[in-house]
Amino acid sequence: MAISNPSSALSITIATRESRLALWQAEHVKALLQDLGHRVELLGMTTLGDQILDRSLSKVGGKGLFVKELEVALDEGRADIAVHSLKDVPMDLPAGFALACVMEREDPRDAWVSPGCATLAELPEGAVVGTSSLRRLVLLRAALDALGRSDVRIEPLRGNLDTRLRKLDEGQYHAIVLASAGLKRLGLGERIRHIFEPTDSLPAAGQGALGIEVRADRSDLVDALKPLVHMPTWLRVAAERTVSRAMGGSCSMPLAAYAEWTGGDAGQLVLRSAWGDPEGALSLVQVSDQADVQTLEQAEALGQRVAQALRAAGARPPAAGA
Ligand SMILES: NCc1[nH]cc(CCC(=O)O)c1CC(=O)O
Repeated sequence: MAISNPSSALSITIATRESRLALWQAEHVKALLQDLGHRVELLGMTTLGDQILDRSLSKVGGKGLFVKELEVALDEGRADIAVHSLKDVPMDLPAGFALACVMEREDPRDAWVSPGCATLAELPEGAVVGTSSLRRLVLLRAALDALGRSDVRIEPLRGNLDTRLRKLDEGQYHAIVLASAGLKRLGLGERIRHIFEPTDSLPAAGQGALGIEVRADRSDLVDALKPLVHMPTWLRVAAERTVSRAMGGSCSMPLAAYAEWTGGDAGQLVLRSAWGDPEGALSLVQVSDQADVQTLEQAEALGQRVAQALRAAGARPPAAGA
């Protein structure tokens, strides 16, 4: 797949976090760009998000925690591109930065990992389930309520993938719920006992997709990254991320947004979204809509409509400053 015109080969430095998952993702992009004839190296960095992983992230400060330091490296010219889990990337990038590429999505679904229980229904009386997101918390709570399992406790679970699995293995939880994509990328897919269908645990906006960020003035990089773009994924995540932005867009919000094509990678785009009250006082709000989508603008329009429907059904963005 080497490029036909060697003079357009670039030297590209990838800024990346140093968690095992982030490094896997950066190495993956590096290999693809090398196949295209570019020279590629990695610049590993620690972000604020990595430093506070063991505290409650949702209390500390929302999206962007994992991307800021990488953007500084791009801005200062120490790196050329940053590879991100799109789920962690704010919809509105700071001025001067652009999303140059969205790659083909890995499995977007949530995974159930448990040494002892194959499903929710097998949890023993008073069991503890760990999860790191308010979205998973409200969806799990709804699923447990439907099973009449008010005895099961859902507890916060922090840390990178290895830390979370260790806490499970130490017996702090009977089961944990986390993204399939991360487990599969790290070769930990055999730990998955059950994969939730989107109808049971609707994924977060962008889950399972990788995005590549550049400085907005680097059209050379936008061109170089074109072969890595997967437009069917980009349209899906654009619709999802629009819902998230329209609802106030922080990871401290219990919001799911997930889009799927009705016919494989084309046709109508069906966008489903769910919002739950973390205090459990209001019942789960679930809406969906669909449209013929061919452009990012059409995807965003669908996202706007779904966000309006969510609000009309009682979902509300987090209070300012909360
Ligand atoms: N919030 C952290 C995060 N960001 C991306 C992934 C998984 C990989 C992906 O969604 O692409 C995870 C771990 C998780 O939610 O369990």
